[in-house]
Amino acid sequence: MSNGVKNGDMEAFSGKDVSKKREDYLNWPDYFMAVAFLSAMRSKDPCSQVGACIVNAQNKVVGIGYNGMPFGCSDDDFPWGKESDSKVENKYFYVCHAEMNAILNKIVGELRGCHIYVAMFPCNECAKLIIQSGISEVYYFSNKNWNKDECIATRKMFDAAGIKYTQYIPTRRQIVIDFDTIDWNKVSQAQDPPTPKKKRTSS
Ligand SMILES: Nc1ccn([C@H]2C[C@H](O)[C@@H](COP(=O)(O)O)O2)c(=O)n1
Ligand SMILES: [Zn+2]
Repeated sequence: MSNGVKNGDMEAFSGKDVSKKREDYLNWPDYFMAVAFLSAMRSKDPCSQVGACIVNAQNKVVGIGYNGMPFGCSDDDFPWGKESDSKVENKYFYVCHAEMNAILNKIVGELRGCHIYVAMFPCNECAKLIIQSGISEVYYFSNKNWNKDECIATRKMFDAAGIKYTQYIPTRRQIVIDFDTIDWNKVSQAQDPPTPKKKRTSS
């Protein structure tokens, strides 16, 4: 070929040069925010699904969480509403926030110097956990609660404690995982599709 690319390095039909590094791979911050949002998809909260992803200085994910009921508190029995006159009938007293779960789910001894990517700006309770855990930077996607008292308190604490907080909007408008378009399971000879794994029953 005239462009110096050997025939063997061009993937059949697609015209893709498979001898070169991909250029359109996910950058780290988009990846971490996407992990937070993927985790949020596990949430049972009908109004706001929030996810959080903690990463260390080596860009390793060391904690992931989403908003949900505490262990032992069935998300079929505890309330998901927020309109009841009785506070004990609303979700807020019970739900563990995404940041709290990500911190408690950590897979390393300590989180000093780690960064957290979270779908929503942290409330004051999570702000305290973030500060006490040693996390030094917060990247949030939504600021919809920015003017609520709890977020004003969060900013006061973050400013005092020297925690950097930055809104992070991923550089891509969409990150799609479409299993229908992934055809790695196609082999040259016809083969039965893999048997689906047994569904886990826990929440
Ligand atoms: N930074 C945040 C903010 C909120 N959450 C959780 C707490 C609730 O489950 C839900 C908010 O419910 P809404 O008032 O929008 O009905 O999101 C969180 O985990 N982290
Ligand atoms: Zn919170």
